[in-house]
Amino acid sequence: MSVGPDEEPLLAVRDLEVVFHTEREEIHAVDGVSFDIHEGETVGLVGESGSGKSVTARSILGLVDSPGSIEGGKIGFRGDDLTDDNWERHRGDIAIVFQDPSNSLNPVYTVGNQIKEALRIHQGIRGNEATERAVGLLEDVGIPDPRRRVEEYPHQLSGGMQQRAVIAMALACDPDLLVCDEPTTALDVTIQAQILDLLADLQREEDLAILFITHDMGVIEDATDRVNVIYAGEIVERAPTGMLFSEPAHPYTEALLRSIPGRTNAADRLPTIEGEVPTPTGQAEDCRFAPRCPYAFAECHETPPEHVDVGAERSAACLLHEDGSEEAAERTVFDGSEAVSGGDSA
Ligand SMILES: Nc1ncnc2c1ncn2[C@@H]1O[C@H](COP(=O)(O)OP(=O)(O)OP(=O)(O)O)[C@@H](O)[C@H]1O
Ligand code: NI
Repeated sequence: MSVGPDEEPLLAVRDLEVVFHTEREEIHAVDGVSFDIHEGETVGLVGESGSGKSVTARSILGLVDSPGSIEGGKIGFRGDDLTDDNWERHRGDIAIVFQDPSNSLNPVYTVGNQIKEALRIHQGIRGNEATERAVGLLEDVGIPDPRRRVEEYPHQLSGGMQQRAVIAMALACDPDLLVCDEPTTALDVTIQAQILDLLADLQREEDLAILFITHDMGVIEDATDRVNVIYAGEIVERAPTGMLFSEPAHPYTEALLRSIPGRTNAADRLPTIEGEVPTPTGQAEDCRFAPRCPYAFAECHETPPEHVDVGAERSAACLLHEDGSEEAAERTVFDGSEAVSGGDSA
């Protein structure tokens, strides 16, 4: 896929493979994932529970633990391949915000001390200057009365304020890339919206690149510039956000969109897709979505689909879009003349 301007992406994940070796089986949690993030853009990674989003996120930070390991691919960041054990070198250039802020905050230290610790480690800032910076960061993330809050312990803050404090800690590293793994899922809806606004502001002001991980298509629509849709360890569609919503190319994307409450006529439709994400335990031998796909035909159960260009900066891994396929012409879910123009016929 060609991605916008020719500039080098900030992050270039290529054919990433992460395998968990459990007693019973080998789980290919991330199975050949590739995507780019350019400076200052927000890229979404969306998919149902168990699709490999968090494992992808942890891989970028070098946080995959036993029994899992990165077994293939590259993670390019500023000219280095992080998988060549370059995480230490870029520690602080990439920060992560997890779903549950209480897991990222240490209950026995004040919020201020935790931010100051990050400032000391990543920027060598100490003492009074660090205290002032910590207050400033709390202010930047919209925590009222930051001079008082900086002295408080995490339990004295609400969930939303805790997540703001975690974001302040992440910013204390002065990162280029912020990985947000379901940062608002644990928060109630109004607070969610506030955190999304905060991230959007920060991105504009700090020119941060953000990888935004969620299972919520509504959040993807609000928060991202481009989207990668992941299913059972594989990216099945990538597209600019607006296009993904107006013309989904992959049946899985279509199903995710239909699952957004309020987007379909049936008012109280269940916000789920029937069936479950399969656990990838070996090489893909078919389309992993085929068992749940309303458009699947015989070949879908026999061949793993390759990514095919379905327009500018868009691709989908679906046989419906393979050039030359009869079904493609008849049954394509992607409406428009560009749909089958760029595909490599197999
Ligand atoms: N520690 C582990 N041991 C064994 N398997 C694991 C482990 N962590 C993850 N996996 C496997 O990797 C798959 C992907 O997990 P991951 O946490 O990336 O999903 P996710 O897309 O982030 O889902 P969610 O939306 O629920 O957070 C899991 O379904 C599981 O099979
Ligand atoms: Ni997750």
